[in-house]
Amino acid sequence: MSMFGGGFGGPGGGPGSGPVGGLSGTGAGGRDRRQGGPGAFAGIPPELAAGVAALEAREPVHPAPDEPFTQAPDGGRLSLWSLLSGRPALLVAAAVAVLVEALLLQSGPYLVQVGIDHGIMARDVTVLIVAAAAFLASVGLTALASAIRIRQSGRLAAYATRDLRVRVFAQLQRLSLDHYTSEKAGVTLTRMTSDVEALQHLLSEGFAQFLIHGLTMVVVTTILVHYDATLALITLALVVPPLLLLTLWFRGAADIGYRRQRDTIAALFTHLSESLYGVRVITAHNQQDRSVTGHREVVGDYRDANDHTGRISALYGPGTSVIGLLGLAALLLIGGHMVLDGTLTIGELTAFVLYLNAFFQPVQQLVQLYTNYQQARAALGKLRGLLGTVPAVREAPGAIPLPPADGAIELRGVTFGYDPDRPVLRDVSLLIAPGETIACVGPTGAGKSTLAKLVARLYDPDAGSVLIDGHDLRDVTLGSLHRQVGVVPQEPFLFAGTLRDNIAFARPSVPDEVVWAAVDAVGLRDLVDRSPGGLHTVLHERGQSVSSGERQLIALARVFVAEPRVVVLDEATSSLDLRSELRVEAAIQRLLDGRTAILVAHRLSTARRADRVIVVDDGGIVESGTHDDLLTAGGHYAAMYSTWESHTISGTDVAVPDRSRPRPAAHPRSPAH
Ligand SMILES: Nc1ncnc2c1ncn2[C@@H]1O[C@H](COP(=O)(O)OP(=O)(O)OP(=O)(O)O)[C@@H](O)[C@H]1O
Repeated sequence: MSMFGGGFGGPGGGPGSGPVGGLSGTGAGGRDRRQGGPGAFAGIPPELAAGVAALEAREPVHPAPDEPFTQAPDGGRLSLWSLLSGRPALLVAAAVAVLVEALLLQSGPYLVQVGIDHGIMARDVTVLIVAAAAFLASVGLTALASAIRIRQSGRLAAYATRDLRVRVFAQLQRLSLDHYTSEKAGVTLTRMTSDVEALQHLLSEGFAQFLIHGLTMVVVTTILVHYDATLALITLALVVPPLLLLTLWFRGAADIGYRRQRDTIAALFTHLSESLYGVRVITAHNQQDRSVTGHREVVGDYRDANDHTGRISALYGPGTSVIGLLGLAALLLIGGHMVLDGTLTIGELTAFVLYLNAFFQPVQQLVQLYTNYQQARAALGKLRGLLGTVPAVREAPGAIPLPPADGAIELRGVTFGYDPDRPVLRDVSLLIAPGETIACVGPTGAGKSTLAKLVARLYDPDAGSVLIDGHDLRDVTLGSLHRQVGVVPQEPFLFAGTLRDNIAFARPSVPDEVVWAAVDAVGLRDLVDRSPGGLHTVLHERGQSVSSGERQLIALARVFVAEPRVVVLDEATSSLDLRSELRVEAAIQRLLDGRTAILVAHRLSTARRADRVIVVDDGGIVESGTHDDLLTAGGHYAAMYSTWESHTISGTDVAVPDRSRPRPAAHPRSPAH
């Protein structure tokens, strides 16, 4: 099992230098995109460099957020109102524009009525011209109010969702590893994409439209009653009940439909992200066909969900139109009689028809908006859940910074299981002296990486405690701990960015000399000299443009720059050629020099060089001693070593044997220290 799989490795960072989502963007750490300097041009032909520089100079700079990243849980509220009220000036401007737009929209039918009754029927050209001019002016003013409303509500939504995205991203940085093993990446992506977009849609358009249409219905009803109460009541009585029934049906059906859409899009994202991440394995095992079939299935489910909402919308939209048209027919019949009776003017009937039309459009729109509101509300609930998730590993309220550590590590009666009912480690105690290198060996799945993870405080023990220099890790701030405990994961993760960015990840502002010293210490100078942009050569995403051995060396160089007191290193299991292997081993030796280290050793050649070896098995430390002592003792380690040696001599260097191999008779649990 990979110790710190994915992007959670690296030596960690102090406050403000928390891992960012990538090195090429501005990220939560508030990096300035222009910091890239000449590195940004690596690989770009010189004749294009000037153009790129000009483009970069025009790029907007996004400064660090007002509130820097902290480990403190997100205590802020999240509601539609909290999102809207963040920018009161924009809110007021949008609200005024909505009001003006809604009122102006209703002036049209009235002006038509005036034009017909007092202009055309009375043969008064002046009134006709004034009515037409007023109509034109109202159209212009409505367009202006609408433009202001769209602009202001759009800005309001953009700011609110920008703040929300940063807030959610900061929370994702805060959550501990258990969250990422239990929650699928696709689901987390959905939070940041369709959920935030549903909110953005509601804030930018939904609320304004809701107000406009709501106001329109109130104003139109009032006007209709004012024109002729009997006619208004008869028409509305004919139209409103069927409309209400149809609307209630649609609301129920749409709720189900949109829920299906949300679930299927999350499944789609999950499949997509996993397939992209595992594309090499899929290709290597010739499973593209299966992968495409799998994707066709999730896309098919999404299509079915869309189809469902499309079908109900196709019934609802025309259904309301038919009801509206029947209402108009009734109005023409009754209103026509009234015109013939002389109780209603022709202009009033026309205005009535136009107002009734204006009454219908909002109903349809309001139902669509209602579904948008439902989606946004559901999104809000999910985002609230995410923001409210308390990280399993969190900073205690009174946590103190870990003083510069000597590096004495102690595990005191530690019990831990990913599932507390199935402990991986049981009552483990271990003392590691400052500067000592401990190699952790044992069968696959024994709990070696788990033990190392506990020392790096990626998880907290269920019972017992882990201490550095006598400080319980739970009592010190996470930033100060991660600054002093460097982690090299089994599969090093490199970000899209320059070599320098990756090496100086934990301390981006160190001078180049420090980076060069790290490069030399791990023997990477060859690679840097060969690369077109030197230290500023841009690496592909996840370091795909460098070899596996080089990735390991870069990860080691990263820890050199971080200068931790304690190093937790999960040796890579992937085989390297002998030369690369020797380079990595030499780099590890240099890195561990003078530091306390816990080494999850998959090769016994590494274990051999450690000050002490511990054998982890059956949930505990079953042997502990120097390489020579353990060989002499003739227990587990001696058996493993002889198997390893015979394979090495026969030419196949193997990692530690797994549980399926015969093991020596049970060895009494030796005291771990
Ligand atoms: N995130 C996790 N969630 C649930 N179980 C886990 C998780 N990580 C590891 N385990 C389980 O815990 C046990 C110990 O895993 P661990 O990674 O510590 O083993 P290991 O000794 O380092 O193995 P290897 O040599 O293969 O890396 C294994 O049974 C493993 O399946």
